[in-house]
Amino acid sequence: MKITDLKIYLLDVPLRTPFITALRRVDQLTDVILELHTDTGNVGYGEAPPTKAITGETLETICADLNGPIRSALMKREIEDLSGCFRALDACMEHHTSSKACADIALYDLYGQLKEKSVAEILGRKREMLETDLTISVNDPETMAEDAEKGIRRGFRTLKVKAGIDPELDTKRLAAVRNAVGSNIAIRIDANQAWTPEQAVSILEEMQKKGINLELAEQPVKADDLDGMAFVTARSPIPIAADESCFSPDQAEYIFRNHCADLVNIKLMKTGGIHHALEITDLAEKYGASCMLGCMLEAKVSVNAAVHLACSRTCITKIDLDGPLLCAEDPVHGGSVFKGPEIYLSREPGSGIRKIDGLHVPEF
Ligand SMILES: C[C@H](N)C(=O)N[C@@H](CCC(=O)O)C(=O)O
Ligand SMILES: [Mg+2]
Repeated sequence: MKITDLKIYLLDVPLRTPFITALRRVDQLTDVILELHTDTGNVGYGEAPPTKAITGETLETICADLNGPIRSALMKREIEDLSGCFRALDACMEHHTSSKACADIALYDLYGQLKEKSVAEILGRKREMLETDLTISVNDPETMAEDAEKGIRRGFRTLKVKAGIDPELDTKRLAAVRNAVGSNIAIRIDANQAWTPEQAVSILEEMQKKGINLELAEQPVKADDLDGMAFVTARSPIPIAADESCFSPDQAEYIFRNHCADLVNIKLMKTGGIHHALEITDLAEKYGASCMLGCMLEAKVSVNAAVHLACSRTCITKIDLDGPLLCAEDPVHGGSVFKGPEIYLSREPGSGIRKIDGLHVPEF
């Protein structure tokens, strides 16, 4: 099975509510979709969201990467030689992790089709069902409490609550959410880099004193402030997860070795795909750490790839794969099935994605 063409499209999906974090606001999801075509007629699907605030990438850069260096690296390559494909992909440019993830996901899809096994089976499937959290955007405390109640009515038992815009309001926000959902719901907080290290410790202590009872706090301080992360981790009353601070296996190893965080949030869009995400899970196993598997604001193609990975590694104990659940529609046919907080893994060969409605060709 040989790669004969790369076709690049955009996918627009309306959101249930605007997605608001300390880093950005998004009113509609628009992602890049890659179709990898082969001489056997098989097609592999990939997806990449433009998360400029985190990876530096835009729709334009992702399309240019796929049309330029990634096309040159992958054209005419044999899918049987999957590691050769990854070497070519890694060597074709520095950084640009979402573009590379998009290609990596499509390559795994094709490799599974070639071997007539699901991606999870190829990776060593350990389970077939996951339970994800649901993200609550930053807003005023009343709106966040209402959104949290709606999430609980949809069956979610874990909420990931965004914080960090006007940090002085954060304790009120989290108290309102806790009050609305009661004590049986797990609450994670994600400040998306908004706090200083001292502020993070004092906010988290205050929240715990008020009985908000958080499960963990994600990325309290700036991504490149690993000393600050270590400062917070050493003093925080709850576990700290590194998200924007952890893209590569090298960064993960530094974080584990120096205890800059208690766990890392792996996202395919930061690692450059499944093949590097696996290196981080190997390191987590070496250091006896656990991982969260997260996503950006993504539709079901790339989140489905993350589901295959999460079902294959037991060190992944926390699931934040709610991208498709934040969307008002699902234009992606096949792949994992999302039912409330439960995600059921596809057993079809490859990733299981069959068709995507509403794709359009980029005009740039
Ligand atoms: C969507 C997911 N639950 C999430 O919150 N992901 C990111 C933010 C991604 C984005 O801005 O697209 C996170 O910080 O964990
Ligand atoms: Mg995060």
